[in-house]
Amino acid sequence: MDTQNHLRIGLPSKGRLCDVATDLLTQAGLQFRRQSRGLFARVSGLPIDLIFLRTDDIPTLCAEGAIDMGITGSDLVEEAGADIQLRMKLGVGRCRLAVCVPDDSSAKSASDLDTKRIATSFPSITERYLAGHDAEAHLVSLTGSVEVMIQLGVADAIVDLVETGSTLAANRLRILGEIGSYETVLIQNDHCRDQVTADRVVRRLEGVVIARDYSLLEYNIQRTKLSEAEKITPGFDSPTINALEDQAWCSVRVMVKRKEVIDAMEKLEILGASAIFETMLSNCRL
Ligand SMILES: Nc1ncnc2c1ncn2[C@@H]1O[C@H](COP(=O)(O)OP(=O)(O)OP(=O)(O)O)[C@@H](O)[C@H]1O
Ligand SMILES: O=P(O)(O)OC[C@H]1O[C@H](OP(=O)(O)OP(=O)(O)O)[C@H](O)[C@@H]1O
Ligand SMILES: [Mg+2]
Repeated sequence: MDTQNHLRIGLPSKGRLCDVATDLLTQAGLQFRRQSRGLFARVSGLPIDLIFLRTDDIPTLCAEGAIDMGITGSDLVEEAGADIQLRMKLGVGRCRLAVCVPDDSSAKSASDLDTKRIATSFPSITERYLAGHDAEAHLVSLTGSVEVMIQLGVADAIVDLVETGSTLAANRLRILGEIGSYETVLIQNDHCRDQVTADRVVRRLEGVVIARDYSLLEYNIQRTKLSEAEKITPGFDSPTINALEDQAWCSVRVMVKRKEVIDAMEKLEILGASAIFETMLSNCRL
């Protein structure tokens, strides 16, 4: 089989995004077997090859054309300054990049960091951010464990990712300024080997990402209360209404954001709805 024209997708070979990416593709129906420590896998039944790479190399390798698409962090795309298209936000791996100082630091804003030392894995973003705050600092570029660098005497401040804030708290640091919000993304370059297959991958992943975010809610409601009910559950496009034997009532099927389902069920029950069911979705096409 000629595989020269196969679409190449770069996936994180290890780390927190490795399972995230593998789960998403599997749920989207891409079947593959990665051998232990293998850096390459073929997708069965589709002209796609998966290449397992370092998460932070994926933006550059995509821009260079070594891979056509990739799953990585949008923070790493920005840091690499890679000339690629953002095809999709994947709804996972949400985090912020922040400049942080010791809890007891007297610094009030980023401009107070002028002439200081800053440890970070994001030197380009940091430099741009400081320039926007009229500050110039000595940057210490590292690949991890950045939060410990102040204690080690390497830096006066750090720029690193924050999710829950527990690493900052454990190291007695506080946020001085937020630089940006990021998440896991699907990227693509402009000279893709197989655009038709790339678009197919995007559609499949959209089905999974939307399904993860929404539930299907079904309930019965009196017709006179339908417009009130529709205000509670407006739906993705609009709800599907079906007649019931009792003509005063109808049944409603509607997509509801998963995190709003409980609240919506409560409100519908108060309105007089009955037989309210939530169904989790694993995939959809809208
Ligand atoms: N605490 C976090 N919460 C959510 N997303 C994160 C967090 N830390 C990192 N990320 C996202 O995951 C991407 C990969 O993280 P990172 O480069 O730190 O790899 P890792 O999986 O933690 O492995 P390692 O740090 O051991 O190299 C980041 O670029 C960012 O988009
Ligand atoms: O706000 P939190 O929920 O504590 O998450 C933030 C931490 O997570 C990441 O570290 P990671 O676990 O990847 O370790 P690393 O420093 O070795 O990259 C990031 O670099 C922060 O250190
Ligand atoms: Mg990390």
